[in-house]
Amino acid sequence: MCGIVGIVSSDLVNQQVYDSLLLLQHRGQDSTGIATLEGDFFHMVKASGQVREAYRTRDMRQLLGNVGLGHVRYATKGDAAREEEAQPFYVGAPYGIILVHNGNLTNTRELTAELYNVDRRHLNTHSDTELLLNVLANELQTSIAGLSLDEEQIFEAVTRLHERVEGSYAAIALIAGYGLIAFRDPHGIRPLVLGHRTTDSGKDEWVVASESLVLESGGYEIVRDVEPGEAILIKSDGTMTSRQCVPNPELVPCAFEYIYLARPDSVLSGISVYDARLRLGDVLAEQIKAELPDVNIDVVMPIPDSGRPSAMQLARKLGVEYREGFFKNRYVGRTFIMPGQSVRKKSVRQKLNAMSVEFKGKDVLLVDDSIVRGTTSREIVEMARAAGARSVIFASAAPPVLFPHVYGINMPSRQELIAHDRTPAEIAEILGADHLVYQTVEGMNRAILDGQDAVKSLEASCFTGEYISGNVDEEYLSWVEATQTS
Ligand SMILES: O=P(O)(O)OC[C@H]1O[C@H](OP(=O)(O)OP(=O)(O)O)[C@H](O)[C@@H]1O
Ligand SMILES: NC(=O)CC[C@H](N)C(=O)O
Ligand SMILES: [Mg+2]
Repeated sequence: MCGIVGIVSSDLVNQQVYDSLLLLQHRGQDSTGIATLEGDFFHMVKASGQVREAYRTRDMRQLLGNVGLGHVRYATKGDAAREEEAQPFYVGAPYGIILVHNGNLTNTRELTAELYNVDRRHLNTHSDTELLLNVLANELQTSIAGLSLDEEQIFEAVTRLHERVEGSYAAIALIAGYGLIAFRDPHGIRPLVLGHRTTDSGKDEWVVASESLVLESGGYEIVRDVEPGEAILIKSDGTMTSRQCVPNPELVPCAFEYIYLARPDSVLSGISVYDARLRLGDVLAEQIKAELPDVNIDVVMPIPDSGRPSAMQLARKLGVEYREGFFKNRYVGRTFIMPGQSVRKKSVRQKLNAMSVEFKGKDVLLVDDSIVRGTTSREIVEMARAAGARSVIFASAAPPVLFPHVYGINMPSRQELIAHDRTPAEIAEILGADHLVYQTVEGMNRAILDGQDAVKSLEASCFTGEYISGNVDEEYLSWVEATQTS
């Protein structure tokens, strides 16, 4: 996943975009970029690493204009380390467009060939975002008749983009001389929320962002989620219009947002991430009671940070004491979204430390939100034992991750997934745990979807192997495995 934000303000927008990116940092740590639109001119700054280190005062001073967008990247296509692939991406025609994207396209081979063979467009990187931008630019070019751009032409272009592009995309673009546009793929796999506020002088200001916490923090009213397949157009003067651009949109948001990616204080598609994690803990407690009826548990412990809400609720449901046995170094970021396995492994040790006083002589149940490569859980079980635990039981609030994720999370290969081709007993042995309990897929769906009917089903292909875009088959998965590094 990545984090994206776009703002149409009545005043300078640079600081607001920066502040929003800080709030989205948990969605991507590889690189970041901000672009602003000042009349007909763009300003753009991109850099490797995290938001706090990336921008200098002189960068901020140059980002003039009242319309802007920003991005934090967690690479899923191309190379995390290449600055050329940091977003936003820019094309000079038509008009000048700058775009940011959260998601992952699954027909990149076809698009690359078409853009060269048919549309005669040059691509300078392996990023799927560059493809998305060029499809948008090409379709806009086809739509425009005279010199100026109108809304009808933009809606037509987004409609044709949806016909050409497969996979997941929540995108925001600036068009020179016009303003901001935002659109979401026909399944709404990745999140995008619309917010609005009115200034004291009665002017409209708008924001679109990956997560609702950005809106709340900026004092915006949450208007609604951008609908799957919908395009939202906001002119530089604050006038907004929207249209559904696909005939049969169907909201199928990514389950992993609720399990791990999003911040707990966000609400996505009307579902509170925090509540979903509490309910995952509730349902997991039932599973533990059923699978381990005679196993003693003295204490329940979360794996910080994302395991906390589920562990808390699970402890309550089991009637067992909840203790924090791992201390987290606040200066180390999220390990799962770091590029490269050796960095991830080393960072788990730097990030978490076991406090013996909580472990000595106890039967400990450790709860995490998910087990993907097993990097965290393997280290954690070892630490718990070294700290004196009598036995270690491990529980995952997500089901076993068995298949690659091709919609915006960088787990391209089956071989790296600890659960692939292994039974829970075999996985427990690798982790060094006495017992291992997983959430079921049914339990996950029940927990996340409970109490609402706006979302009927979740994009959960990494647990089920059922991919929503028709072009993801064995041949495609093998190609991704062979070409994408994690
Ligand atoms: O099995 P793995 O491949 O290790 O992946 C899963 C782990 O990675 C994530 O933690 P991360 O450190 O990224 O972030 P967090 O602080 O939000 O828990 C997640 O919460 C699990 O702990
Ligand atoms: N996680 C994402 O949303 C990544 C966006 C895009 N696929 C990239 O690699 O830059
Ligand atoms: Mg974690």
